[in-house]
This record gives sequence, C-alpha cells and structure tokens, in this order.
Amino acid sequence: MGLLSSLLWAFWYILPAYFANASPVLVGGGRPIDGGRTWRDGRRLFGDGKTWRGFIGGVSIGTLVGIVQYHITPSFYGDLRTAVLLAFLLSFGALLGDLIGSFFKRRANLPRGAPAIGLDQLGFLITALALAYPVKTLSSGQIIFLLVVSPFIHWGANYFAYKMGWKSVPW
Ligand SMILES: CC(C)=CCC/C(C)=C/CC/C(C)=C/CC/C(C)=C/COC[C@@H](COP(=O)(O)O)OC/C=C(\C)CC/C=C(\C)CC/C=C(\C)CCC=C(C)C
Ligand SMILES: Nc1ccn([C@@H]2O[C@H](COP(=O)(O)OP(=O)(O)OP(=O)(O)O)[C@@H](O)[C@H]2O)c(=O)n1
Ligand SMILES: [Mg+2]
Repeated sequence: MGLLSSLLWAFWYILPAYFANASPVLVGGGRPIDGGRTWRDGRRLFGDGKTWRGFIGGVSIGTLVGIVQYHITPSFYGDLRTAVLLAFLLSFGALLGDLIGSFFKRRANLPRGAPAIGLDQLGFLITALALAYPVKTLSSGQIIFLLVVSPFIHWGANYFAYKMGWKSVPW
C-alpha cells in the first residue's frame, strides 16, 4: 500500500472518533454527567461542558458514521459487526477521553471552556485509538500521522465552529 493511500485509510479509520468528538457541540446540552457533584477538592467532577446528551449523541453519531462507512468500503472492515464495533469503540473512546480530559482540567482548577493545549487535541484521540486497536490495528506510521495531524484538524474544526457561532471560544 502506497504511503498516501495508507494515510488516507488512517483518516478513514478515525472518522467516527472525529464525528463523535465534534457532534456534542451541536447536539449537546442539558443535564451534566456529574449532576453538579464536586470532587473532594470542592470543584466540579467534570463541569457543565459534559452532558449526557452530548455523550450519548456523540457516541450514536460516531457509530452511525461507521455504519455508513462500512457500506462505502465494506472490504476495509470485513463484516458489518466489525465495522459497528470499531465505530462504537472509537466513538465511546473519544467521548471518554474528552471526559477524562475535563476531569483533569477541573482538578487543575481550569474553568469550563478553558483551553488545555495538548489535552484538548489529543485526549479524545488517544483513548479512541486505544479502545479500537484490539478490533482493527493501524500501523505505527498511521498512528503517528493521526497524532501529528489531528491537532490541526481539531483547531480547524473549533475555529470553524466558533465562526459558525456554535462555540463561544475558537478552541
Ligand atoms: C486546518 C486543517 C488542516 C483542517 C481544517 C478541518 C476543518 C475546518 C474541519 C471542519 C469539520 C467540520 C465541518 C466540523 C463540524 C463542525 C463542528 C461541530 C466542529 C466542532 O468541533 C469541536 C471539537 C470539539 O471540541 P473539544 O475537542 O474541545 O471537545 O471537535 C473537534 C473536531 C474534530 C477533532 C474533528 C472534526 C472533523 C469532522 C467533524 C469530520 C470531517 C472530517 C475532516 C475535515 C477530515 C478529512 C476527512 C477525510 C476523509 C480526508
Ligand atoms: N460530553 C459532552 C462533551 C461536549 N459537550 C458540548 O460540546 C461543547 C464543547 O466541548 P468541549 O470543548 O470539550 O467542552 P468545554 O465547554 O470546553 O468544557 P471543558 O473545559 O471541560 O473542555 C461543550 O461546551 C458542550 O456544550 C457536551 O454537551 N457533552
Ligand atoms: Mg473544550
């Protein structure tokens, strides 16, 4: 497989995690996952930026993206069950990583919406890749490619959402 096609397949592979991470901006809101509870440091567990609707909506959208992808390139996944499991794990991993990131941001006394360079851009990606790896592996080159490129796509998507008025901050 040529280098370019290998990198494009890496993008294709990670798409459910991208959509899962981005969609809560549009479908999120409502009851926070931490229910307003605080940690022993007196600060919120995750904060108001992490809602049930965002988590469940993000995982659902990411999984749906995977189902559509299977029908476009079935041979990449083998069978539908693998495609759905992969997309679900990528999406669940993305939202879980985002949640863990928020937990640590609150522990560091960062208010909701504050940027955490590195964590915001890679937290969701690393957990998504970790959970999905047992179902379908990527080469180390593909993983490194995604780790290098994703912060730029993350920045571009956040900037795009800010310009569209979907986010109050461009990060
Ligand atoms: C600057 C460069 C190199 C590229 C810019 C890419 C760009 C402008 C993407 C916009 C994609 C888009 C239309 C996003 C939907 C709008 C939206 C809801 C964005 C909100 O994103 C917020 C953020 C969540 O915030 P948090 O991380 O702080 O919790 O999510 C970040 C988003 C991503 C990490 C991925 C965004 C990508 C997509 C939604 C899917 C579109 C896929 C691509 C652009 C990649 C190219 C695809 C192929 C097949 C080559
Ligand atoms: N599980 C989630 C994740 C995100 N969102 C929505 O998506 C927006 C952007 O997500 P993110 O930037 O991760 O949240 P922040 O508001 O920046 O909060 P934090 O400081 O915890 O990152 C959030 O404001 C929230 O409206 C949500 O509703 N539920
Ligand atoms: Mg944020």
